This record gives sequence, structure tokens and C-alpha cells, in this order.
Amino acid sequence: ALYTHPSDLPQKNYDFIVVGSGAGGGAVASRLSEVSGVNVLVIEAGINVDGVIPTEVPFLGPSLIGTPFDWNFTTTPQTGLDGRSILYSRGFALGGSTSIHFMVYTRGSQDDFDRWANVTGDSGWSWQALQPYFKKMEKLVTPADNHNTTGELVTSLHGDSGPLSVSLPGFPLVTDSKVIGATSDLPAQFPFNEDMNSGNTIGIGWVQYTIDNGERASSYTAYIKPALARSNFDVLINTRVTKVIQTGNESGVPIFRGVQFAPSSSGPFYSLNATKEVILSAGAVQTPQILLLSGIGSSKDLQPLGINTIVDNPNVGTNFQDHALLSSPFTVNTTAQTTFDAIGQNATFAGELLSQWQSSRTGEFVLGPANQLGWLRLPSNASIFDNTTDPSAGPTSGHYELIFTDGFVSFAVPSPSSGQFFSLFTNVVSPSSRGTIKLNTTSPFDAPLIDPGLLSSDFDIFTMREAIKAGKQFLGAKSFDGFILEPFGAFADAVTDDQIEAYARNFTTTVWHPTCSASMTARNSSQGVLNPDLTVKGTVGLRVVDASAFPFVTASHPQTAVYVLAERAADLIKADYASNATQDPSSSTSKPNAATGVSSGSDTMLIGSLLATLMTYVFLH
Ligand SMILES: Cc1cc2nc3c(=O)[nH]c(=O)nc-3n(C[C@H](O)[C@H](O)[C@H](O)COP(=O)(O)OP(=O)(O)OC[C@H]3O[C@@H](n4cnc5c(N)ncnc54)[C@H](O)[C@@H]3O)c2cc1C
Repeated sequence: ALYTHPSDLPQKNYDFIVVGSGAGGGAVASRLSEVSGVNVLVIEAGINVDGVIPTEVPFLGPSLIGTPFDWNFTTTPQTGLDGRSILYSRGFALGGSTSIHFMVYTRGSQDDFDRWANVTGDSGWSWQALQPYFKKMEKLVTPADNHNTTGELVTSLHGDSGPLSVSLPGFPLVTDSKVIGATSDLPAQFPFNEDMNSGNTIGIGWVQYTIDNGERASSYTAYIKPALARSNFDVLINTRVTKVIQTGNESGVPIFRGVQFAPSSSGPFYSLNATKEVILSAGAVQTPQILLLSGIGSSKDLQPLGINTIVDNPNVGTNFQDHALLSSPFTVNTTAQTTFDAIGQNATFAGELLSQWQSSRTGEFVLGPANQLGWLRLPSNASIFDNTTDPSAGPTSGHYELIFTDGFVSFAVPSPSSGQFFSLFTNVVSPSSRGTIKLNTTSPFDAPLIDPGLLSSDFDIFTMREAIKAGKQFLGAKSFDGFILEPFGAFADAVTDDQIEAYARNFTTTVWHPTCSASMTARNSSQGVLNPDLTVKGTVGLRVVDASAFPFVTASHPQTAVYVLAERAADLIKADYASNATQDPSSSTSKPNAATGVSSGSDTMLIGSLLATLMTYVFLH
């Protein structure tokens, strides 16, 4: 059942307490609750999304940025971005970031996962070994417009009965034939890739989305909602886990089967113990924050804050990786108005499209941000490789991504109120930059210090620069003749290499792919935070199942890799407890205890007024 306040929780022994309901938490919790008699509780800080239209309408996904469905974090000043701090969105919602994200469904490359297997010493993370899980999670469905998808993806690569629906774009754009045509014009540099989820990502092709019948498919809709019917599955929203609690020792190793949680900073504070495990799935920003608040981290950092170090591991919150994203607009010449511009500039048209979506789940509002994208590599003789090792996983991984959007879309500057545009997104997908997550204060209700280190390495700024140049070459193909006019705004002045780099540092943001901040490494390695089975090194009863566990960010949009990690994690956990796992004798079986009696404020909002705010937002931006 779904609960909205800790005091409503039923009296139950929870075998597993999962912190966070995003891609990792939703999937692992739902799978664990398949075992009858195993009680699972998910504790989610964020708010309900039921009936919230912008979380359902694919096209309105971007309108959720900066709203109450977003944690609205800000990064530390980024040296690679000329000292700018940028908005760092994460989903504050049932379903986590998958309830607000852009739904692009890319698995990553064979080399990405084979590298995971190599660094962890666990062949179960290899591309080949994960194939059953990629298929198990997925249900390939027809696009919203039921068009013939021959040549747009390879059906046999996909699952047909998993919880997560995947489909191709369900509305045609005038730019579709131009982008696909350009892959024929310039096949050597920009090959067509019929299905970038085959293990070889290289090339340009059609985007697959987690969209089902014109609606967003999220961790909530795919995994959590169906499981809520089970009597052994509970979800508590509006409630923040403030730390994990040591509940004992096993052969001198601390056991962490307790969680403390509260609906607001003023309490009341509750605690509850899992009989089997606590699973942290709070995402790559907050999983390390919770570990640090719980005394699992670098004693050098924790001591000055007055936090007692229980497990001294300096790797917690390090190795943080993200993808740097830049949008570069071009003016275009077209009689058919470009999609994003028409919607952004004409509220009446947008209203009509919303009505169309509501009545038939068709039209432009079934679309994600682009119908095509591609993954490309720098030439092997690129000058950067004279003194830098290639940070990519191998030849099936891109160094950069190009995304093609039919209209003006930018996360750095506001959209112009008139004009017709085409946006080229460039994304550094195999970065060598590394960042950190550190505590700012000891309050779990304060944001941590988030430093994704965007464009902080020579390789990354070089790659961003070359990606922009490659993108311009692609848009110079014959298929774009007479359509693309010229670079717009500050992009128009970015001509020489130095100017392009300056432009990139000035306007790059993130594509919100934080990962690797509690990485898994080999079992006997002193590096990293997790063992290859995702248990936290130096602890008993505590695991991490989310994007922070990645050893390297995949050269992809990472939701699929998080889901696949969670699918395998569920089987690893089920196997552990099928074979008579030892139990912590201190595990509590009681109703949660309120440690303080202060009652909390309510997060309840009038959905009507929220929707109005969201719609205004999307129309204005
Ligand atoms: C704007 C945006 C667009 C994106 N677009 C795409 C895309 O198109 N394709 C793609 O593949 N990926 C995309 N991503 C990334 C993708 O959403 C994430 O990689 C994925 O959701 C990560 O899963 P996770 O489980 O690690 O974390 P999340 O999905 O972020 O889930 C973490 C959950 O933990 C909760 N939580 C955090 N702290 C606490 C606490 N203390 N107590 C209780 N709960 C807590 C959060 O509220 C959240 O619900 C996007 C992300 C964003 C923000």
C-alpha cells in the first residue's frame, strides 16, 4: 500500500527497507516483493505523481525542471564552466528522476559493461551476461502513431513482456528525413545505426523511449504501481531517510540494518530495522550523502563535522561522473513551423495539443526531445591522444553524442519569443573529468556539496569542441540544404577552436547523468565503496542499488543501465537469502518509533494550481 506519513505505517516486519523509488529503488524493491512472505518497504522523500499531467505527457517532461518535483540542487562553482554554478535537477517524486526525466532509452555499449566486469572481477556484469536482464525488464510496444517501424530498430534485440515499455517516437517531424538522409550523404563519418541498443552504439539513428501508448513509463508506472497491489509491498512517500543506523556487529564488522527517517527537518524522527537488508537507492547525489551522514566515509572529512566514523572509507563520494551537455541553436528556413518553437511560442496551439493528447494519446505531445541522436568517436589520430589515454570503454562506446532537436531548446539561455530553430546538442559521454559529493552540513535536510567536475579535464573540453565541429559538418550534409540557415546567438561567434572552447565553457550544463559516487570495485580492492554484489564494503546488511554503484558512467543515457543493475541486484539478493542468510539478532520487529514528538508540516499541494504553474512554465520557456 501507499502511505504518506510514517505514523500510518502498519505493524509489520520488513525484510528489506529500500531508500528511494527511482530507477534503482523501484525496480529492486518491486522484484524483491515477488517473493511471497518477503515484506518490502520503500521510503521515498519525494511527492506523489498520480494524476500529475506533466509527469505523464512525454513532451512536458522538461517543464518539470525547477518545479516542486525537482530537488532543485545547485552545483559548486565549476572550474570547467568558467566558475558557473548550475541547476542540478533530480526527481523529488515517486519514481525518482524517472518521473521527470526525458525518457531516452539507451542501454550503453558492449564495452561499457565488459569494463564493469573487468574492474569488478565479476563476469556477471558483462554485456553478454546481462542480456537476459535487458530483455526481462523490457516490453517493446508500437509507437503512439502505430507507424511501420521497419528499419528503425531491430525487434529481435528487445524484450516483449517486461514491465518497462519502450517505443520509437510516435509523431513524425519534418527533420526526420533530413537527419536520416544525412547519414546516407556522409556515411563514413556519420553511419546510420539501425539499433543503438545492440551493443554497438556507434552511428546515428532513431531514439527509443520509455514511452507506453503515448505516456511516460517510469519506475513508478512500470515497477512500483503494479506491485502496490501486493500485501507484502509498502511505499512511504514524503519521508526522508536521514541516516542508516548500526544495529550490531558480526565478527567485528558493523551491521547497518536500521534506518532513521522523518517527514521534515523538525521531525518527528522515526527508526525502523530491516530483518534482512537496508538498500540505499537514493541516487548518485544522496546515496553518498546518507553514507557520510551515517559515519561511512573518510574520517578526515567526518571528524571535523563531529560525525563518528564507523567505516573509514575515503572513497565514498569520490569518482563522481556526469555528462556535460551543450545546446547550440541554428536558425532554419521552413514553411512548416518547427515543433518546439510552435509549441513554446503559441499557447493556443499548445493547449490544442494537450487536448489531443488527453483524448487520444496522439500528436506532438507523445514525443520526447528528439527523434534522432547518435554516438560518435574521435578519430584515433586525434591530437588529444598524443598525451592522454582514451577514457572510453572501447570501440563500441562513443566519445560524444549528437542530439537533433526540431526547435530551440536550451538549458542555459531562454528561448527567443519568435523565430524558427534547430538545436544541435553535444554531449561528452566518455568523460575523464571526475567530481565529488561531500557533506556541506550535518543536516540531512541540507543539500550536499555537488561537484560533477564538468569539463574539468583537457580531454573533455577537447571532445566538446570536436563534437561541435562534427555536428556542424553533419548539418552541412546535402539533406539539410536550404533548411539550416546559420548558427544563432553566441554560437554564431564561436568559430575558431579557442572561441568554441570559450563558448562551450560559457554555456555547457549537464544532461543530469550523475553516477559512480559509491562505485563497485573488486571484492578485495581497497578502492571503491561497494563489492561486486553491491554490498557496502566493511559492513553487513547494507547494499546500494542505484546509479552511484557504477564504476564508470556508461556512454549512454543511464536509466537503462540503472534498471539492469537493479534487475540483477534483485536476483543476487534473492539468491543470498534463498541460502539461509544469517540474521541480525538486533533486528527490530516493531512499529516505527517516534523519537521526537514534533509534528511535521505537510507537503500536500493543490494539484490544480501546480498544473497551472507547470503549464505556464512550459509555455513561457
Ligand atoms: C531532468 C533529467 C532528465 C534525464 N533524462 C534522462 C533520459 O532521457 N534518459 C535516461 O536514461 N536518463 C535520464 N536521466 C537520468 C536518469 O533519470 C537517472 O540516471 C536515473 O533515474 C537514476 O536512477 P537512481 O535510482 O540512481 O536515482 P533516482 O531515479 O534519482 O532516484 C533516487 C530517489 O531517491 C530519493 N531520495 C533521495 N534522497 C532520499 C532520502 N534521503 N530519503 C528518501 N528518499 C530519497 C529521491 O527523491 C529519488 O526518488 C535524466 C535525469 C534528469 C534529472
